[in-house]
Amino acid sequence: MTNLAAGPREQLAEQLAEAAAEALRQDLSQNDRALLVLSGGSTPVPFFQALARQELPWERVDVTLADERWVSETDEASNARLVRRHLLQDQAASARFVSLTTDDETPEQGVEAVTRRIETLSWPASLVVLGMGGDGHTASLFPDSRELELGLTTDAPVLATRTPSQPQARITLSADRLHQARRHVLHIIGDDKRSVLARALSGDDSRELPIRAFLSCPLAVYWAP
Ligand SMILES: O=C1O[C@H](COP(=O)(O)O)[C@@H](O)[C@H](O)[C@H]1O
Repeated sequence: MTNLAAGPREQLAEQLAEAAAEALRQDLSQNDRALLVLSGGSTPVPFFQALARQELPWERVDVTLADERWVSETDEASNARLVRRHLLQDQAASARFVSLTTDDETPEQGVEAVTRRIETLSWPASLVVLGMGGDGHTASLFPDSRELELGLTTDAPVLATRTPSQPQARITLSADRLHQARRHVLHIIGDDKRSVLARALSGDDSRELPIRAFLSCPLAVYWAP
């Protein structure tokens, strides 16, 4: 139940956690396992915490990421670290988490092993929760990525990306693999991101604002000021 004493971002996180848990329950009533694909960054922390409190058969839930920085899991920039700290706690710790990194030096070297690993998951995903940056990127599909075109068009599930505006190399699920999910959510907060979304809705070039590639998934938007 939504806690009305909480701020709008916490209420939004709670509503999204309830919707995500419901999607997983529905799919788990038909299948042995269900898969949840999550984004990192700063936005999803209260959502992860609210989701960890949901009553679910967590041991039948697979969790992976839409994208990851090519850093160790102990690095503060690691999305896996965020998921482990804020979601995989208490009962939710029995979910199976599959990360997108290896010990290889570069994502180009690790991409094959990551592909093999994520192909063991229960696709199609029940739900993909996307985030979005101020530049319209989602997952690690950035407007200035050298591999943006590939990420938007390849039928490979995962690819390495290099982006001049970003300090780390990255690995990301492709648009094709993200599209295949049964449900899609965009989780964003703040007026700046609402304006970026409004811009995205008024055009159709995904190379300019990669979030556009997901606007007709259909995409349920969870936004709070
Ligand atoms: O780099 C990333 O940024 C986006 C948005 O992050 P936020 O900090 O603005 O919430 C995120 O969706 C993506 O997974 C992450 O790697």
